[in-house]
Amino acid sequence: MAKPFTFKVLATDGKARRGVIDMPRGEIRTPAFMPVGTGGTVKAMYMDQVRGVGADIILGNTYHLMLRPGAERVARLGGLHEFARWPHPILTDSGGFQVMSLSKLRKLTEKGVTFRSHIDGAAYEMSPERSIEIQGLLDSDIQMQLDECTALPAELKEIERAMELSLRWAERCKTAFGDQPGKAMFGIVQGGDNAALRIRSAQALSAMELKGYAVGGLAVGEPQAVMLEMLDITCPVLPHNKPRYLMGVGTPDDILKSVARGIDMFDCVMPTRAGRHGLAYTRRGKVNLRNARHADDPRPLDEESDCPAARGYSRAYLHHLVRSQEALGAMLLTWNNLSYYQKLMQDIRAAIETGSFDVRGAEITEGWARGDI
Ligand SMILES: CNc1nc2cc3nc(NC)[nH]c3cc2c(=O)[nH]1
Repeated sequence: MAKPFTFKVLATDGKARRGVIDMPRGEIRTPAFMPVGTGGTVKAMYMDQVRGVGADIILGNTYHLMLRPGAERVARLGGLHEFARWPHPILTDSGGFQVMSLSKLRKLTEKGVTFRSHIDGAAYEMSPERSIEIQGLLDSDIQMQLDECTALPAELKEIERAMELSLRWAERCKTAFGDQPGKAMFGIVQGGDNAALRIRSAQALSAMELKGYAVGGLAVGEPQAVMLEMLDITCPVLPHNKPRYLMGVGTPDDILKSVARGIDMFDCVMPTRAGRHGLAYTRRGKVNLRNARHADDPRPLDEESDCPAARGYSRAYLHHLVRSQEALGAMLLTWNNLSYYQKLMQDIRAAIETGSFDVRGAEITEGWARGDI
């Protein structure tokens, strides 16, 4: 009998929670940051390095993997963990968000979404049942429901329609997922920037007694204050003893402020995407290595970091690699950035354990703002 999926809150500091998710493929220390491994790879990284910077779990994108190499092919090859050589937990999104943001000619009905691939124009249909089937073929540990994320700003009745459709799809995903002891299916709270709709969505999903809850429909262009207000409204309605995952977030500042409101899990393309564009995240803010001012700077990014990419190379060399569009530039900066994000999460977890999250959070923010970079 596979070890069941369990979540324990080990310590709290205000609304911030230090917890741990235990699954057959390993444990996830929360608050956790999930590096995004879109097409079965965390771009420009070896999976050993991803593990080395302290990641307990990575995110895989259903939309990309179903188009290429195909979910059935990944299943034939032993599943995503075997395929990508990542033996630890994987969370897969359900594909809906990327269908709406990447595919062409898409049509959304009660049944699901139909769309054409942005790669070769082939036609696909994604129903709640098919999304769960695909995530099962990938052997995903934490599977997301198919939902409809409304871009903001939006008309209230549009937000309500999408929120209610997402609830019906949550029921269908729960049925399709069935009972898989070592795995989990998370619901996704929608409701845009409307308090009443957020509460209705969170209450209805809580009644489904799922293993975890994502807060969706945010980080879609709304001001940070609106995102945080929706967390203030949504988190208290969700069960205390289940993980809460804020999708697509965010900057270090977003993460600090969201942990303070009760969020346990994050994913964001920023550290990896920024690394490929010459941007380094450090304890003292961002460093744009494209900038000519680094051309003669012999200093490393951060001599106190335990990441070789941050400690072992001059800014002059990194500037040269970025300007020359050398692959090593993207590799070293992605390594540095993921290391910074995991160190941030490690500091957050430690601060909650010692009841010093607010002080530590202020120090991190102040260091970030100091910008003596
Ligand atoms: C898979 N479903 C799903 N993914 C999302 C991914 C997001 N990524 C962002 N900002 C980068 N917001 C998001 C919202 C959702 C959302 O509401 N639903």
